[in-house]
Amino acid sequence: MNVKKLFKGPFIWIIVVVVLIGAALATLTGGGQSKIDTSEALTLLKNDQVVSAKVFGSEGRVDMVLKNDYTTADGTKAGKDVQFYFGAYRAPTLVAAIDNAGLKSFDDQPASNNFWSSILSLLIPMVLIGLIFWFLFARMQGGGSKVMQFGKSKAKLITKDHPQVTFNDVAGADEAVEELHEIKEFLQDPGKFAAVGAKIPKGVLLYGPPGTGKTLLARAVAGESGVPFYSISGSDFVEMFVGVGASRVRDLFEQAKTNSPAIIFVDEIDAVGRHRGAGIGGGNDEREQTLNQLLVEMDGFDVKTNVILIAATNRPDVLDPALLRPGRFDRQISVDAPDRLGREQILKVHAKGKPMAPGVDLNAVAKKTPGYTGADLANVLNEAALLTARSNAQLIDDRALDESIDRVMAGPQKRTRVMKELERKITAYHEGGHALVAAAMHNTAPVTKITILPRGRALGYTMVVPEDDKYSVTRNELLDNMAYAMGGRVAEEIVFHDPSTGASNDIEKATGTARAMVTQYGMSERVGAVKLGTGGGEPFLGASAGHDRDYSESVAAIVDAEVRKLIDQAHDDAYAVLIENRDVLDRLALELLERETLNQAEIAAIFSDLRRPAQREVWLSKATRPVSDVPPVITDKERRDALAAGEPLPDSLSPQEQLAGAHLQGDVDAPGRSPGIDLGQGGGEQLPGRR
Ligand SMILES: Nc1ncnc2c1ncn2[C@@H]1O[C@H](COP(=O)(O)OP(=O)(O)OP(=O)(O)O)[C@@H](O)[C@H]1O
Ligand SMILES: [Zn+2]
Repeated sequence: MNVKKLFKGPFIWIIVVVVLIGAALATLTGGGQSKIDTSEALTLLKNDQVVSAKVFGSEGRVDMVLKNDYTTADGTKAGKDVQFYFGAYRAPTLVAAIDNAGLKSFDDQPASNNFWSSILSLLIPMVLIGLIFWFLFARMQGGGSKVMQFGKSKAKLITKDHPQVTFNDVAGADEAVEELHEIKEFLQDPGKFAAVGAKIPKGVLLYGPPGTGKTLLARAVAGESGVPFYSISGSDFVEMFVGVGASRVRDLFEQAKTNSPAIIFVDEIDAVGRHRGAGIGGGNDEREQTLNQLLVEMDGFDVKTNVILIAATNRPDVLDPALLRPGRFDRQISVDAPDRLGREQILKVHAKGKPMAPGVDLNAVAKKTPGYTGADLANVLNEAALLTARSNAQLIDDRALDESIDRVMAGPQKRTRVMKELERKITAYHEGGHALVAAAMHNTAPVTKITILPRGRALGYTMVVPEDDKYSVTRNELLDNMAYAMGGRVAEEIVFHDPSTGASNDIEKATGTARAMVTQYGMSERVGAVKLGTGGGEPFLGASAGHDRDYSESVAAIVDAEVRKLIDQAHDDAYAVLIENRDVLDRLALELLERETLNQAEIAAIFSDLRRPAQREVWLSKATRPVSDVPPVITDKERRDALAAGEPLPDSLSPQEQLAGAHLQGDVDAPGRSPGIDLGQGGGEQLPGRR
């Protein structure tokens, strides 16, 4: 049990109760014994173990102990220096009598003689704490849900309600809404799906920055399908009492199942769902138990359960992979900050019931608020309404809106997210450069999405998605992808003559690819098909990490030169495309600045008159030849001429022979793979989602 936990939840109440009871007991037992300096006025009534005394005629029981081993006999008057200690019981009349007599009393504790009563005063609170723990645990094991009525109220932990919000209340998140439609249909009529044996996702993970409407979306699913909505926050699970997290999960699912169809919503799932063993100090048993219980419950779902678990997080990266496995949160929906159109729609939703001055243009507000989330925008309108009311005006006008935009922007966490105008422009050209090169090259996957909205640490991104899963990549594909990677940087050079640091990641990737082409894939002319260096199995990313050189300085120099040549080529390829299509690039950047996100169809429209470079020439592998001994390639014509002249064939291979030779030497037992390319796992992953 950690200290933090002690001060949260019901524990604090236990402490309060114990202290109160302790205090009450202390008063009763007369815990603060006074010792009394007696005089002749006091008469002892019993010998040795004195149990009662008489002071000026007032009699009362006193647990008296005599100092200095002074023994008295029955009825003997005590000497002046005798001190008496009141023990467990203090007779009021006696005390009053002592006071009246003007006898002195001291507040210090008796040295040793009150041993038993001091033990007792320690023991009582401890026994009480023990009792309370026992009581709580007993209740917990039984009916879990009742436990939390103690201290933190149950209502705060698990809430159940029937949300009235619908998808109409969620704006600018069309993709997410679309994905959730299926869940809604299932919850509305589970029987229909069960009848055809359809497998419905058990868990849906909504991930994205705070305030983008994840909770709202989950509630809307419940509202749309008219099912109860159970919600709890992951951090509540974790803050709870030891051993409660797991039983809480059990209880939550129990409740939902008895009221199914239902939705369980777990906000901040990362609090429980963090990678196991990744906690500070080597893991948190309590959290892990809770997570395990969650997994157990999810695995226990069957076709008839009719409960959908929706979870939200803004840290999908820290989640335990076990949570994301098929059959758990296998549906993952990204909920991003809205683009300009989305912001306008959100503003419209929240402008309902707020009278706007004529001429107020929400589109203009949307334009001024790049990077604002739904929550920010709701806040902007609310602030504007507050300002308006405060100034006794009836209609919300532009001035109020502008002021509230500034206020919300100044909110602590938001300032950094709102991009400056120049930065936006650079990002638009950078992403535009990527997209344009990708579209122009012949061996790149189609561009499906471009955005200049910040996402994670990226200022924007361009997404290309290959049509099929790819297990191998050809040399031309690698070259084109390198050109695509360089496209962002080159666009910055062309347009601003002053490249930014934003391309560092692209350069790193392109360099990694080039190095891998030279040292692993056998794709450079001067080096040939030799694996150079240890480690560096990382496909595409090259041998940068853990790469130990096992070749000579002179070969290293060749490798560096070859890598540089490939990078230069990628740069030049991108440059040629962008210069050739400068007008398209400008148009694309303008559209991006205006709309922030472009989808596949919009991109295709802009690229309709793209001028594309010629196909790459056939590259001839000198695969099997040693580095120093690469014979000149002879052309078919030279070959034919030699044959016709009856000369012996030159010591070289024809292009066809070379290709055939390379093929035979290729990775024969890995069908579908290109010869000589060892891609390792995850080979296709670099293509989509590159920034
Ligand atoms: N897309 C949206 N459309 C309309 N309103 C929105 C939208 N996104 C957010 N809001 C407003 O912002 C409020 C907060 O959003 P919500 O709590 O759903 O965000 P969240 O993503 O769950 O955030 P967190 O990660 O902080 O929990 C909502 O109640 C709603 O008023
Ligand atoms: Zn880039």
